[in-house]
Parts: sequence; C-alpha cells; structure tokens
Amino acid sequence: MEGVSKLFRTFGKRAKPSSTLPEELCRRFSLAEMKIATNNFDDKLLIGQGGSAKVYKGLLIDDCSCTINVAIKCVTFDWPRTEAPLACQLHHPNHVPLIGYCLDDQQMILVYEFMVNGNLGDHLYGNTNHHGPLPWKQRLQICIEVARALHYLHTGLKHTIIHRNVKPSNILLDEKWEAKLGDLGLSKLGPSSLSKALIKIESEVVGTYGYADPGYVATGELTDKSDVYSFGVVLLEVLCGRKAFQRSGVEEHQYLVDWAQKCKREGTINKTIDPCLMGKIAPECFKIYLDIATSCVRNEGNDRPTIGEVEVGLEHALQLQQSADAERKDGVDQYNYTIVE
Ligand SMILES: Nc1ncnc2c1ncn2[C@@H]1O[C@H](COP(=O)(O)OP(=O)(O)OP(=O)(O)O)[C@@H](O)[C@H]1O
Repeated sequence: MEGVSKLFRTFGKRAKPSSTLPEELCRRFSLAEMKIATNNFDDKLLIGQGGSAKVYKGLLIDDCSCTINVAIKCVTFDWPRTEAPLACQLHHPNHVPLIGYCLDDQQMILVYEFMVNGNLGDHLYGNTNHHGPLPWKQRLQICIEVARALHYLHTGLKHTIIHRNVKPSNILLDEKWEAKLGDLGLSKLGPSSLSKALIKIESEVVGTYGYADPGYVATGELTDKSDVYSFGVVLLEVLCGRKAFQRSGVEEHQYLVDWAQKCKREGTINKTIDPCLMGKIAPECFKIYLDIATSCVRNEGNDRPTIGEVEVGLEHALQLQQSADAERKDGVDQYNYTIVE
C-alpha cells in the first residue's frame, strides 16, 4: 500500500449525507448488503487504505445469481461527497466502472468493479509477487489509456472535470491489463467543456506530494494543465521506475521531476531509465516519450501540452517502437543508443 502524503485538505463542515445521489444511474445498496459482501468489513479483505478511504475486496451476487468481485470503498465521513455523482456519469473504457453506492447515517460507501491486476504503482515498484517487470510497450499502452481517460474528463463531458490526484496507485489494471483511472475523490468540476474560456478554478489546494502542479500549489489556481503536470510525473515514473518523491536523507527530499530535468540538462538522461528497460526502448520512441514527459512537467501551465496532444504524442511513440521492433534484425534483442541532447 502506498504511503499517502496529501498536501493539505480543507474539510467541509461535518454535513449530513446528502440524498441527491443518483439512484436512477446506479444501484443503491444497503449497509447490510455491504457487511455481507465484506464479511463485516473483515481486515483480511482490506486491499488498501488511502488518505480518504479504506478499500475492501468484496463479493456480490448479481441479477443472474453469479458472484462478482467488487472493490468496496468506505469513504471517511468528513470527506466531500462528490465521487459518486461524478463517477456514475462516466462512460469510458478507461475509467473504473462504478457499480453502486451505499449511503447510511454513518457511512458513505462506493462499489466499483474489482481490478484484478491491482494498480500501476505495484507493478512499477515490484509490490506484487505475481508478475515480472512490465515490458516497455505495455507501459506505453497503459500511459495512452490513462491519457484517453484524462482527455475524456477534460473535454468529453458537459463540464470539464479536473482529476487532481493522478498517480500510479489510482491507475488500475483489469484482467486484460487495460488501464482504468480511478479515485475521483478529489476531482473538481470546471466550466462547460465547450466554453473557449480559459479553465481556471480557484480552489483549496489538495493533492499528493510529488505530483501536484507547482503553480496550483503556489496560487490555488487549478487548471486542466494541473492534471497534465501530474500525468507527466507518472510518465517519468514509468520510464525511470522511480517514485515521484523520496527521502534520500533525514532532511533531504528528492523529487523525480527535479532529478530527471537535471539529468536531461547534463545529458545523462539515458542513465535514468529503469534498469529492466535498458536496451528495450527504440531511440526514436525514447526521444518522443521523453519530450512529452518533460513538456508535461514544465513549470508554467501555459507551456505544457493539452492532454489531447499528449495522447497523440504517446500513440506516435508506440507506433515508432512497434516499427523499430518489426525492423529489428533477428537475434538482436537490445537497442544500442547514445542519447544526443
Ligand atoms: N476498483 C478497484 N479494484 C482494485 N483495487 C482498487 C480499486 N480501487 C482502489 N483500489 C486499491 O485500493 C487502494 C486504496 O485506494 P485509495 O484510492 O483509497 O487510496 P490511494 O490511491 O492509495 O491514496 P489516495 O487516498 O491518495 O487516493 C489502492 O491500492 C488502490 O489501488
């Protein structure tokens, strides 16, 4: 389970649970059903615990009397109740489908489809015993799918949604290893997505250390480019196999973004590649991917690409990798490259 370090969060007043939840859009469960599904919230079924919720693996019986695995997310009482109303309106293959919810005096619970292959962070940092390291093309495909999920949030709905918590533990993988973006708990509804006006929302600063857009942290001004920044950090993690933020000494903190930018400046960026990917990335693919990742984490939001541009760039990077692999001579299974900066 990933240690969560939120920046800081502003809690609303301890409100009575609202009844404006979408019963017509997804199923409402009783607390008794949730208790049965989780064996009375048995700790043995706990998958993980974030800053706002405990997530259990649960079992439900569907309409055809078949059992289905679900992820049951028990949200802290004080937490803003925006996740269910937003999640039930999403219809996109790269978002974790919400099955239903349970609203009780004591508890707000969300029921999601269970993602059998866990989260991206577990696979990048070897927290799972079941699989070896993710191959490069699979990592690229996952990134493309996450970019599509974000593109949908930013432009595919009536109103722009800014996710605000893009990070590997919120990128889940289904049985076909398809990526699904989860956890809309911190998401913020923006202006109409058709509006040409600049998306800028004054907002209390929330997010996770190492992923939050520095401009947003400094000013509280949230834009779609804040998600682009966080996604850029994820792209660097995928390439380097290193966490966004780590303590290197008692007082010393190291941010992946600073380190990657320094290595890029010094021309040593090829040394940052995850050791298990060495020689596997075609140079032309590497160049494009690195350009995308570093442009996403530029300091100024205006200098960052839109998520749509990122999506197209990543698709291009994957095509270049596939062509290079197809042209590679038999028997040669490593790319040799010196990176020219
Ligand atoms: N639908 C799901 N299927 C499988 N695992 C899930 C599902 N939803 C969440 N999880 C896992 O449950 C754990 C806790 O998730 P949660 O979103 O509450 O916290 P987090 O992402 O670790 O931190 P944060 O509170 O900052 O988002 C994570 O490991 C996450 O990958």
